[in-house]
Amino acid sequence: MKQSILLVEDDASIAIVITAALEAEGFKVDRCESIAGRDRLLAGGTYGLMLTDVMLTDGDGIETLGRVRDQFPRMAVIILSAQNTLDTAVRASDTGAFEYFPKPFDLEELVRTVRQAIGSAGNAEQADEPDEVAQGLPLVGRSAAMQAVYRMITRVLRNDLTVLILGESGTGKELVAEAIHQLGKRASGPFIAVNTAAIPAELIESELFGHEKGAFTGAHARHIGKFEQAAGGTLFLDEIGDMPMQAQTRLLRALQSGKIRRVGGTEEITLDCRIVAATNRDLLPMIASGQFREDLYYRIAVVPIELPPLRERADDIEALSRHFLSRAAAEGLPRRQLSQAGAELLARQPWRGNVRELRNFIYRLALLAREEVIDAATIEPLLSGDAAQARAADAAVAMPATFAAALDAWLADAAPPAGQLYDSALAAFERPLFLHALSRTGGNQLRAAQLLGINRNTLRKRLVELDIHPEDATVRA
Ligand SMILES: Nc1ncnc2c1ncn2[C@@H]1O[C@H](COP(=O)(O)OP(=O)(O)OP(=O)(O)O)[C@@H](O)[C@H]1O
Repeated sequence: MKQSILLVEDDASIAIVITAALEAEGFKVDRCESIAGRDRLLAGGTYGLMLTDVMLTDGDGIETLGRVRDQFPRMAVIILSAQNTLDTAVRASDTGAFEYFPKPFDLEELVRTVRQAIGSAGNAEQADEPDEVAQGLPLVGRSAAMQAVYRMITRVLRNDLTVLILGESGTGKELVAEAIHQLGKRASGPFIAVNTAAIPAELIESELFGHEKGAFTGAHARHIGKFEQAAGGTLFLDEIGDMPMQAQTRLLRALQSGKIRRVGGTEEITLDCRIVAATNRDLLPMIASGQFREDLYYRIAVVPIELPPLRERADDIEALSRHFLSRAAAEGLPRRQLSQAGAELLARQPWRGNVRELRNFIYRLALLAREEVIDAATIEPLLSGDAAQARAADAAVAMPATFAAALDAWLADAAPPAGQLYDSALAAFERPLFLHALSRTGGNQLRAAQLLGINRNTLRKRLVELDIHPEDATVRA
């Protein structure tokens, strides 16, 4: 007897294509366009599988799916969606749907999946009900590349498999790690992030595994390491490619045995955390040259998730830019829109620093643009390398708009060299402050010093060092 499939799809052209493909495979296909139609057909027929769109003529197909699954627990469900967000992917997986297909999809792959799903329907273990209703995370982007990432994320939410996130700096690896944590079954536990590259080699073992009092000189008290801190939650090991060899060996041993011992301790502590690791390094050549342990690689790369560089998903740049503009506004920067030409110009840039660079650039734009709708003409000059200096100065002048955000944008942009961070930041901060004081006092240094509450000679000295001329300040005012 022919297996029956219920297709709930309000887009006639998609429905025709899917129906033809499935009928060619020998399935019988019944179609409807709405939730009401679906419920009617389900009540009167026996379906081995339902393929359903999300946005239907009378509502959201996912919202009512729980009820359908309760009534027909043996029917496989595949969700098709044009809402290609992580939120939809997660909501789909929370319903226990067999698969989630973002549109546009590959028809052959869909047919293959239908065959598998029908094969497994009925004897498939019922998916657990989600502990919590998954909330959408701020992972923006609907490009095919990001959808592949979302699908991988949904596959690891109900298990504790070790995930290795790969991608250039600034592609969103930490955000993906957080998404895995927050949407997964360990969400109520802690999310502990460790940047293994930032910890001195001699401290890394103590940081990860903890130490007992007196384990080494300076170990005045027992220290609980990150593995223990992450108990019940997720341990995010960032920059794992930069981990020293000795620590790699200890990490491997811990992962293999599922147990750790604090440095200088004898007690064995059982691991109780999901491990998510990330690196922007290409680990395979590092394995070949002996810098990274091959056995550790296979331990952590159980589920690799690759985040492509932003230039390979230019489709996402507009959505990301608009997202960051509204985030900037929420953080107190002027509310700005982006013109279509502006969005197109941004989408053509290489963004070597990936999403992080785009984010910082957008914050700077929000800070500096004078017009409500930012156009290509405003963006263009800010893109050129020569303008970096001017941008930093401008950003500093505009700093009082929102200190934290402005400082962030300025730091990313001016990138002061290590060791000069404090002096550079102070100079950038003092300049607009002194200019303001001087303009308020008509260039009178004594009164400006009084207004600022600093010594007159200190002010004079700093004005010389910063090359600020009091008479310029009055012109500005
Ligand atoms: N898809 C995205 N949607 C929204 N924001 C994003 C996205 N990807 C990255 N971001 C933002 O870009 C910035 C950089 O992301 P993140 O720190 O996760 O990158 P990373 O790959 O871990 O970088 P690194 O390798 O340098 O540690 C963060 O502010 C993050 O919130």
